[in-house]
Amino acid sequence: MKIAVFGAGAWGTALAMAAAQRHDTLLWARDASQAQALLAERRNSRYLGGVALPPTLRVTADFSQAQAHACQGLTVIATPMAALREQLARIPDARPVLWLCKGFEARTGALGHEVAREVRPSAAAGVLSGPSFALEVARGQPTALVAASNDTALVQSAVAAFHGDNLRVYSSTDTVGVEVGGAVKNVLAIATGIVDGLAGAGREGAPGLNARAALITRGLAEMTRLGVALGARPDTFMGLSGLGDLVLTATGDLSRNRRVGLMLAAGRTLPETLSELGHVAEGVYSAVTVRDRARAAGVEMPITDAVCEVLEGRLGPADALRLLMARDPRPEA
Ligand SMILES: NC(=O)c1ccc[n+]([C@@H]2O[C@H](COP(=O)([O-])OP(=O)(O)OC[C@H]3O[C@@H](n4cnc5c(N)ncnc54)[C@H](O)[C@@H]3O)[C@@H](O)[C@H]2O)c1
Ligand SMILES: O=P(O)(O)OC[C@H](O)CO
Repeated sequence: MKIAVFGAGAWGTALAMAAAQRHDTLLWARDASQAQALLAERRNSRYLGGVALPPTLRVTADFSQAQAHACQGLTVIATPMAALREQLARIPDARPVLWLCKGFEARTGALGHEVAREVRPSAAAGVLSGPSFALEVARGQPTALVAASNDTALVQSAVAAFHGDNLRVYSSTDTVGVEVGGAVKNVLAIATGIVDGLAGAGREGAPGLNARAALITRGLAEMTRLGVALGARPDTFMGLSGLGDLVLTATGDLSRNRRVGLMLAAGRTLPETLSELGHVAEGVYSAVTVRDRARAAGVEMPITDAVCEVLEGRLGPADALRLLMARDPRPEA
């Protein structure tokens, strides 16, 4: 099978490495200098440290070459959400496309499948999501993902492309649920990072592990409410792209979104945090959109609201937590 992966950041490179074990895989990097460095060093040192690229993985900065490579195979977009629309518009209409981005488009509030429906209304489209730190996948550590689309052939291609010894790919037809899970968990990981950062401060009454467990559980309830209001199936949120990715991102220090929360709790401003991070943290750009879509759908999302208040500088991390704790009692379900 021929596979072209567009975007040579952490995740695009890691999945291209996995696919190249069994398929003719070409990784497209936007910058010629980055492609040259990948070819010369045979590793993606900026995003994946010293992990070696498999000898079979090919790399190019030539977009037409990558397009031609994918013309009878699988096209995979591995950019941040902000670049999905632009990349989709460059791909011929008849070609099925799978993307890896997790988020809502900041300008329009659209999920990936909504952007795809606008840009390429008649083409097969789908998403690959689930709990997956790129570094672990690049190192060949066991990981499970889920491919979602209403196009069965595209889901089968995604499974054939990536399912292997240490990478399991499940399938789903609930694209809305899978995308809402992947987007909202990033915002919730910022929240748990904030709480764990406040815990680290060690003051009397500072939050501990109980608070983190409460945030994850109530965060899952928020995510599910929004997803169901947007047309998802509730059981999807108990799966890899919901609970699975929420647990990973909210608790794993490899998460960039969690690290944003930790740094904000340590007193850094958002611009300082983002410049120190040096990588995309989608939750920062999706939080306001999640809030706005929830409001439009009449869904209450207090944790997301609190994260927005902190990101927009209206509340400090400790005040945001106090506000959440001060909410009126209510039934759990
Ligand atoms: N890193 C992970 O562990 C991981 C895992 C699962 C999903 N994701 C998701 O995958 C997406 C990409 O994340 P990442 O970790 O690879 O990000 P990254 O910051 O490591 O890399 C992003 C890459 O996209 C490229 N890019 C940015 N704008 C572009 C544009 N307009 N056109 C073409 N290329 C562009 C950058 O040059 C860079 O190579 C995000 O939505 C993220 O949430 C990441
Ligand atoms: O580093 P993060 O926070 O973008 O999370 C990476 C992946 O989405 C985890 O599944």
